[in-house]
Amino acid sequence: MTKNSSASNPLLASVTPELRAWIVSQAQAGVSAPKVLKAMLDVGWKEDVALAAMEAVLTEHLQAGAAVESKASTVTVGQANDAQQGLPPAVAVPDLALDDLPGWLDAGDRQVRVLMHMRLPRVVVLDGLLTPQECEAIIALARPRMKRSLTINSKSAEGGDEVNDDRTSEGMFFERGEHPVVAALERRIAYLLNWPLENGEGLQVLRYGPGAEYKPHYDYFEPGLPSTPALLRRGGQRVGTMLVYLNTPDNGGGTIFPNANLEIAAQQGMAVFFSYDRPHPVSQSLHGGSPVIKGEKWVATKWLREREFV
Ligand SMILES: O=C(O)CCC(=O)C(=O)O
Ligand SMILES: [Fe+2]
Repeated sequence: MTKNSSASNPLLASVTPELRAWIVSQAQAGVSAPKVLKAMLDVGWKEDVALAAMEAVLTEHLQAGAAVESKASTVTVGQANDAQQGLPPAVAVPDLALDDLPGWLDAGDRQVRVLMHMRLPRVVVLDGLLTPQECEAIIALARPRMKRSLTINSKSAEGGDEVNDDRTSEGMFFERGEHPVVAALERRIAYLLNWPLENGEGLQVLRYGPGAEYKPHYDYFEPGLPSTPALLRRGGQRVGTMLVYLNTPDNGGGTIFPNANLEIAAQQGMAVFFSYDRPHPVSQSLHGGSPVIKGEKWVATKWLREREFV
């Protein structure tokens, strides 16, 4: 953004005080400029006018001295606001092609159904990502390899894993492309999200028995923890997660997003995608696996990195 719009910018006259306040509050909450723009387009603004209005409002806000002093010429308005609030910068994230609200999405070799999507947190629920037979095949491959799930020991610079009471499931990891059914799932995820297959970690499979749960957590690596630099060297931050339910528990075992008061019921073949453009709670991506009450729950997790996962 440049400094050439000023408080006398005629465009500002077309922006209601409510919209002005909303644009400023979005920037202050760390919402990225493309997301603010998208929200304006959704309510009927034309792109060029919306962009110019956003720039005029934010430039005026900065020039009024409310946010930062004269740094606006060297950093963008969004970055200035982020830095002021101690927010890490927003990065590109995988996403689905939902702009024209399709009922179905092409996953390359099959169609999946879009059941639900929300913007903040970014959560999309899909049906039919795997067939029941593929789910059963993945469970059968994983079952003999299940071990008590570990979480990252955040105090260790090596990022070693440890047993944690917040995570009472059992789990295992496949290598990327280890088996045709795993490779097919990985291709579908990469296709749907338009995100390189190589940026995916190996598929994790979890099993929860009755009472087992995964308490609410963030999937990104928390900046500043001793374990984080070593984890980031393997492909940058995690920026998105695709959870695929491999069976249907009798009771309980849904995936919860406490900030959105949202619980998604686990159903075989269904998937939940969520993304987080900053490793920060403003992503609202806090989530967990709620306790299984009856039956068991099998779920596969694909974590997506910024770059190739090595
Ligand atoms: O089991 C679930 O529903 C959530 C799993 C999860 O959050 C994870 O694997 O990171
Ligand atoms: Fe998670």
